[in-house]
Amino acid sequence: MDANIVVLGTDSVGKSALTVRFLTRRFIGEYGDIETIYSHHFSVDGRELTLCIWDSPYSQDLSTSSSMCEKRLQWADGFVLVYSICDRASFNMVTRLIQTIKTTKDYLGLEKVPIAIVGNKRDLHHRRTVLSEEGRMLALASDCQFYEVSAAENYHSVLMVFHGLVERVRESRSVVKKAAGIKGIVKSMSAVFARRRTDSL
Ligand SMILES: Nc1nc2c(ncn2[C@@H]2O[C@H](COP(=O)(O)OP(=O)(O)OP(=O)(O)O)[C@@H](O)[C@H]2O)c(=O)[nH]1
Repeated sequence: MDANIVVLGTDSVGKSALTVRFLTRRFIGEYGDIETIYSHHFSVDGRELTLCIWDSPYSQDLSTSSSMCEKRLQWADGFVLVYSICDRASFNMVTRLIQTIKTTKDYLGLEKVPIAIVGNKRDLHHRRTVLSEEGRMLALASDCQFYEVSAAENYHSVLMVFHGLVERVRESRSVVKKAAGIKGIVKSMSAVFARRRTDSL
């Protein structure tokens, strides 16, 4: 299975730290401002996967320009929306990004896209300004997954984010396939009945 994942959030919330931690298991501390699409092969439960992860530095346009969002939506099978638990504005931006993604998706007539909301920098809990409950409530209200992680201190929590999202992508693909299958059956049955009706005339 192949899946494309877009990582978004305001500046310095740890988008690159999360991505690099998942890809290399390492936290290197400082990351450049380069827009990158990484490709990563791995296996989960005996299944081979290729993930392409689009990590882009924060841009003001993201929450306002629909063309920025359209480009990513057309490419993405899933989103990781990151905020820092120490930065209220970054959490507010995640709320706005969910709205922009949903509106743009409806406008383009695309299927529902899985989203993981990630509160990063859990190791800095003494500087916390966003409660876990707020993240959890936002996820519940917007039908997203929710995680609190520390890219700096915990590889496993980061792994769970990407594995969880891949699982949701897989599920949403099988729902689309099933719906297409049912549509196909209904179509062929209608064709048979229509033929019978014309035969009997
Ligand atoms: N304490 C702590 N610091 C972190 C964590 N994750 C990232 N950082 C630090 O936060 C800073 C920003 O991390 P980046 O990964 O560059 O953030 P970004 O969201 O990619 O930032 P932009 O590229 O500017 O959009 C760096 O100094 C990281 O070392 C974390 O879990 N805990």
